[in-house]
Amino acid sequence: NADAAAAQRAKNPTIPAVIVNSQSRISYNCGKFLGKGGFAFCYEVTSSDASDCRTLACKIVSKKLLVKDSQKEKMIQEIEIHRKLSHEHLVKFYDSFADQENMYILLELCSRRSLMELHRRRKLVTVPEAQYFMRQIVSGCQYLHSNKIIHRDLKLGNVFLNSKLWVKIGDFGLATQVNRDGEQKKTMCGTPNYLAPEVLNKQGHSFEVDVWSLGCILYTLVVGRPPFESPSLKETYVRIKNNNFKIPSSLNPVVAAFIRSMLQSQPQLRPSVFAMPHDPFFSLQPILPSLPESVLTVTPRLD
Ligand SMILES: COc1cc(C(=O)NC2CCN(C)CC2)ccc1Nc1cc2c(cn1)c(C)nn2-c1cc(Cl)cc(CCC(N)=O)c1
Repeated sequence: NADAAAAQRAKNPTIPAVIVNSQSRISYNCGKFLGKGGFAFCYEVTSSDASDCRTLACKIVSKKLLVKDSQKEKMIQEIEIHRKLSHEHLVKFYDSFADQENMYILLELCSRRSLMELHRRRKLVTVPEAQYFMRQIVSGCQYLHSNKIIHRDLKLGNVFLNSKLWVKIGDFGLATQVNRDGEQKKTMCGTPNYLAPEVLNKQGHSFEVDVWSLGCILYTLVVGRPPFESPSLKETYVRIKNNNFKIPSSLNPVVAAFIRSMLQSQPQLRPSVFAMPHDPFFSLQPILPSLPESVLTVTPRLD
């Protein structure tokens, strides 16, 4: 509500109640605090301009935090990559601009938050639900890889859900552009959540790191916890290097085989996002065209 938003803004004095884009001359009323991630705070904003009265998500980064050139470049890289993307399963990029204090990125609002909140609430999802989500995530990744973009930080919290529970992949803060065929990326500043072994071993990495993350996402959705979860980050890294993960024998063998194919240590052995839709996982049963919003809270009877 408004006074909670005002209270939140009071904590961050640099967040104005009205955000003005001096180039387009459109101003936005800053509303509910949605969350924060990295240097960014995210607020719900509504354009006061008659033109587009949509409610958007606005990521706000204080310029005070963008002191090092590397941080500025990262922010600019995120914007440059995201602004040229357009796909039904990617978060829409509307605009970005700056004022004295902050940088602002106007993005598509996903009112049902992300798969992270759904996972926390439900723990496990059913196979039909996993098929529904994976088909849309893979579709978004096919678009990215066709445009030579590696997301590099696919995780439940970056798979946003709109009011119709459609998947919208967001947060291109670690994304990179492959400039020539076969190019292997050597570095990545920032730590992805689902780290692939080739990144850990600094062997050079490419599109296959996204497939690894998709394997971790599917595993987490149907098993209820991440595949390499450990008490410490160090132990997690040892498990990833040793490819040490267990799939419960109770899991449908077709789903288990699909997860194993994506979590292979050797990147070139993993399926491409273009091959994935042909996996038997997607023909276990007809893919649901939509999900009831009850899936956000209770296990559905989907028969
Ligand atoms: C109505 O839409 C939303 C609502 C909420 C929400 O209810 N957050 C509550 C706010 C109050 N606190 C106490 C609990 C969480 C959270 C996210 C929403 N939508 C929403 C949030 C969005 C986006 C689209 N749509 C995009 C794109 N980027 N971000 C984004 C950006 C940052 Cl920096 C941080 C977060 C929070 C992490 C998360 N996964 O929630 C999100």
